[in-house]
Amino acid sequence: MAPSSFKRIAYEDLASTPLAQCIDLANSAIGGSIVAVTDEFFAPATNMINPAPPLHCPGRFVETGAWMDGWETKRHNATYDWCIVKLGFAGQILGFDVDTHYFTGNQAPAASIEGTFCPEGNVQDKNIKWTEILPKIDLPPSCHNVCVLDQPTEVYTHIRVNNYPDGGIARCRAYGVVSPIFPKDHSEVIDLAFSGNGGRVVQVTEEHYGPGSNLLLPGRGKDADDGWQSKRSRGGDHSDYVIVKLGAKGHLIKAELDTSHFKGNFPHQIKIEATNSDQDIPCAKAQWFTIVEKSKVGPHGLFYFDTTHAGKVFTHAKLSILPDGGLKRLRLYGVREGATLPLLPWNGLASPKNVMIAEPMTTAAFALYGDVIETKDTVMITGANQGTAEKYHKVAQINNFFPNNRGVANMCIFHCRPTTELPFTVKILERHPYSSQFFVPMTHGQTRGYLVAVALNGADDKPDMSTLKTFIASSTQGVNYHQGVWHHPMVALDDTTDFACFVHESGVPQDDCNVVDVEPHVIHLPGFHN
Ligand SMILES: NC(=O)N[C@@H](O)C(=O)O
Repeated sequence: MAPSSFKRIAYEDLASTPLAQCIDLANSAIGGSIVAVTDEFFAPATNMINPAPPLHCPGRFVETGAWMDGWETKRHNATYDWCIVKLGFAGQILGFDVDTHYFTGNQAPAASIEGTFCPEGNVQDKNIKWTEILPKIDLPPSCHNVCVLDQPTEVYTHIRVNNYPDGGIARCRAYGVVSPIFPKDHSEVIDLAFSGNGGRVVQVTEEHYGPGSNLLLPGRGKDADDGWQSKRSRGGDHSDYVIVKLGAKGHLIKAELDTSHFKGNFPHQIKIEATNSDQDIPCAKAQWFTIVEKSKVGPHGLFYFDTTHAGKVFTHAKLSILPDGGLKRLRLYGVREGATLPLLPWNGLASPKNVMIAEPMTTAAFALYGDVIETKDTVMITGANQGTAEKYHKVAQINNFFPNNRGVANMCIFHCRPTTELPFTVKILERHPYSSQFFVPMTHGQTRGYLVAVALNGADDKPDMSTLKTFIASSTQGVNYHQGVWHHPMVALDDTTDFACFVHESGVPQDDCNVVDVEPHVIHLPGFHN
């Protein structure tokens, strides 16, 4: 296939091109990843697919040289560098932005981009056929370089970014449309709005703090930065909305609104309408049906609504927020046109009350359950070691309530392998009836943290699951469970982790530790999974 012909445009004009209705298929927020790279001496190739815009930190240096927010290879390459990116979803590409921001004098002077379709197997195999999509273009320093292809490409799963002959590229955006791989079972309920199923935001009234397209991303994101958030509207009967073109025409049966990390700025109300239009953006005369009446949502949680008009077939949905605010995700569950509707109301999702989003661990949030072992929030600090240290006093309350001195101190180490189950499901909890127990990670900050799940004891002497709290403890925090507090056994994240542990034990199993089954709760860990 001949290389695509294209035109270069100013970044400011992108909004008026088809790229505005595309998603960045290479973006790590939708699962894009770096498969292979010839060199990343100064800065890693993963920076190129970071959803956030590049940062400029003049004067910041690392041991290889100036800190750069992009992919930067070492000098004097006699040929050229390349980097293979696995797209988050397979799709057709309509254009690129090869962004060299803040690379001035060390930007890659030129780049080209190829594509291939390799849904399985080794994309580096020598027999893989690569097709040039973007011929070599010159790259001026520190700027966007937006190229709109004259026609969409065929479906690709990977792109190869060629960097001539070496240097830095801040970001590489591959604007395209997803080619969804739908379940073989036509009647399977899927999220028809999901970006991976081809859902796209085609219109939004206001996105001051975060783009509407974030609503359709995988997972629950890491913080309020990866949701859709409009600015404060200040009076009147204002509302903001996004229009989503569904990945396939179909019947909608349930809506899920996720307000995670929006705790004081979630919308007062939401409303959802739907229509059937053959336009990319429904025209002004489109007939909209209200499928979720004006409804309240709340802070930092998941909210589910059975939709009306399930018998109708729709192509677009319109989510309104009144008067304004922020939302993390919108899921619109349904079946594709022609499929058999499931029994309604459909309850195929984990019960919303049993889906939680783990919070960062703080002394205040954890106070009912135990202590956070760290230097901050400590009550008393004194000088120590002839002025060379500070002593943080009583950071944890150590309990030993064994009668007749039966409890013996056990200072031990738990060598924990990381969980492979994310999101994580809490199915059991344990407690130590007569002793506190603390854990302190011995990871020198090499891991990002671990999961802590706790609950208070109920009147039936079992965990009171209404008090279940889940936290992500950082690798510089220890945790101390007070005597009798129900907690999940240690759940290491990222890597194998050694935890120093201190507990009192008598050698009598039922006095040392009680383990009980609990109603399963699905815990989402922002930043640890999509
Ligand atoms: N990152 C960095 O320091 N790069 C420069 O040294 C260079 O252009 O090689």
